Amino acid sequence: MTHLLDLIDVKLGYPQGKVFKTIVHQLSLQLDKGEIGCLLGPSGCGKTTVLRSIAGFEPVYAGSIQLEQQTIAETGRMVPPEQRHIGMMFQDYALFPHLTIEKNIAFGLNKLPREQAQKITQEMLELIGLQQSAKAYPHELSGGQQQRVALARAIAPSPKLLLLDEPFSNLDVDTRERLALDVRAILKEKQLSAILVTHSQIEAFVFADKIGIIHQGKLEQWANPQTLINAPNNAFVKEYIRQDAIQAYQACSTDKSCFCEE
Ligand SMILES: Nc1ncnc2c1ncn2[C@@H]1O[C@H](COP(=O)(O)OP(=O)(O)OP(=O)(O)O)[C@@H](O)[C@H]1O
Repeated sequence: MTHLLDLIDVKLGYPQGKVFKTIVHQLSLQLDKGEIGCLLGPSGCGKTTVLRSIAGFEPVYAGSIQLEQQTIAETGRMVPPEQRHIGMMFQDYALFPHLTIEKNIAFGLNKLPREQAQKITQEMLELIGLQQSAKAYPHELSGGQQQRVALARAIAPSPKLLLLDEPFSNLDVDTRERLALDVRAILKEKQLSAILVTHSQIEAFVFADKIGIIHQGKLEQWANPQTLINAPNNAFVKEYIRQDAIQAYQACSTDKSCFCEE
């Protein structure tokens, strides 16, 4: 079986003066096309560093990263971020304040013929339900609406993979829950693969098809939520998964339109 994304024994870290600080050890995981993965773990465990290495902002010091069977990172070699066809969505929206919503969405489509770019922008506006706001500026929208625009901008160029770095954490609880479900539905509709980094176990368990639990730079388990609940690899995973996340998963596993109180 070939995977969309393959991380093979990846080692990540940061040079600090004359020493090298290893942050992530021998991390391996695979994501199939259309799957949504999530990296979960205590603060400082290395989630964002993994996401940044997939995006191409951090080098790998051992192992390799493959996207559609092409090596995009290995020791001493990095395909630049702009050549990876990977979309990103951050918690701070990162929209261009001086551009209208439609221009923000069209930003990554500048290499396409104008008519095609306009058609895709229109489709994206419909997908996120903001057709009426095409000519508005980011500051005129709510946080949740701005994050929808950030999603549209990230997926407009049809990336091979979307990376989401705590995209809901700046929003209030109600908006966060609704938006997380909407984003999941949009990703599934478009058959887009994604990896989410989050602090919220509930978000992870209702959003993701596969969850990776990282602890002190080690991937303790990479599995679907049901397997994590029924067959945790070790005591850390078993104790780490909270009851409310299990309940949210069980309540939502048949009906993804439900999102339970955190
Ligand atoms: N540029 C850097 N230089 C040196 N160390 C760094 C750098 N960026 C992150 N680190 C360290 O790497 C470790 C992992 O950081 P990372 O941001 O990947 O963790 P995280 O799991 O995403 O944390 P959080 O959940 O708090 O966002 C931390 O100890 C952090 O201090």
